[in-house]
Amino acid sequence: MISGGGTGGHIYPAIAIANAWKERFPGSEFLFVGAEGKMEMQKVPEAGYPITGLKVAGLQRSLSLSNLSFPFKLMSSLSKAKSLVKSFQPDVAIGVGGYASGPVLFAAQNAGIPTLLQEQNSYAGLTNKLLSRRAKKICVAYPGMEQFFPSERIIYTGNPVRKDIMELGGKRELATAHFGLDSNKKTLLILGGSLGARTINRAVLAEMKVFEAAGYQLLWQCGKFYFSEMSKSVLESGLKHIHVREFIKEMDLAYAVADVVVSRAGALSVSELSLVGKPVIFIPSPNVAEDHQTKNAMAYVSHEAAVLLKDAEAIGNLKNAVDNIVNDDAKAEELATNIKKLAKPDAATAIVETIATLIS
Ligand SMILES: CC(=O)N[C@H]1[C@@H](OP(=O)(O)OP(=O)(O)OC[C@H]2O[C@@H](n3ccc(=O)[nH]c3=O)[C@H](O)[C@@H]2O)O[C@H](CO)[C@@H](O)[C@@H]1O
Repeated sequence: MISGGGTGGHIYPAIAIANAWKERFPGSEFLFVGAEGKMEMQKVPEAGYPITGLKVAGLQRSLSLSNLSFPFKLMSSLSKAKSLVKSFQPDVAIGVGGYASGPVLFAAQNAGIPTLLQEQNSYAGLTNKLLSRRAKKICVAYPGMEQFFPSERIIYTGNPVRKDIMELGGKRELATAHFGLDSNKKTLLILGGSLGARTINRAVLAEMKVFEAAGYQLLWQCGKFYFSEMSKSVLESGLKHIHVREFIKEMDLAYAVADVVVSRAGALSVSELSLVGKPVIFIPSPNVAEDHQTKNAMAYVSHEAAVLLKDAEAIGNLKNAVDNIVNDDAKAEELATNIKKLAKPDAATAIVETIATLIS
């Protein structure tokens, strides 16, 4: 039983774990548990797994009327989680963070089922800290997580990444055709995390004309909330080499075709980019708990493995940051080599091995 979600950063590691488990133990049965109305309810079935949704909601940090319904939703999701655990009878329950993992792992722990947490970030939220008290293992992606979890149960595996992203060789031509790109142009891949990023979108809007005039083409994932506005702006501009997408399903192809990547620094994006091994400019979101995206990015920037562009400075300075890499082959090569050195390609396998020890 695998639970969690809310954003891609929780969903894709869950899918990567399930895929690696299925490869090692074919014939296993899975049940994903997500939150009704969230992204996992679509992405998990697309990946070929069954999912059930709980009515869960986060508690707003600010005073909000929606908090009044929080205790009722929590009670209802706890009770549904309990009956799902009872009927599915999992051998193990895995929590990947995000709304649903709290009630499901809590119910599994109460039922005496072994639980494992996979924490993607260098910072742990309250739910995972509470769940870690009774979790058998906590698989983490950053060193120093003893400050949040019991040290004797932590395993430093790295984040599990979908296999197709680890196999980019020979995909560039296919990717060029797939996205309708020009094979003679430098390609910038712009990523705003699974939901898109307002500042990054504004930064692209502000400079897309100069990018195109300088001979670049952009493959730009802007997020579903921004898509209609961004695609309209591109259409009205008459620019031919700015390819805006709401969401990219084929991330392996997007990574394969990129010469330089500009990205938010969500934990999974960072882990994937280090496996991809291309020059990256991180623009961390300043709107996340404990500023954890800046910490994610700095773990790389401090090793000369990526460039940092602050969110507050992104608009108006993106082209310059990209030019500094594209016009300096040695710098581009150094960034690509250094980021690859920090990759953890065996994370999914290590997590599967850990789960197997819990079951046996
Ligand atoms: C705003 C916010 O709360 N962000 C958090 C969220 O980020 P977010 O959900 O953006 O997650 P990440 O950057 O960690 O991962 C994004 C995932 O979505 C995939 N993808 C993205 C875009 C796309 O078009 N297609 C696609 O498949 C990526 O390949 C990757 O697997 O969860 C992360 C992991 O807990 C945290 O570190 C982030 O701080």
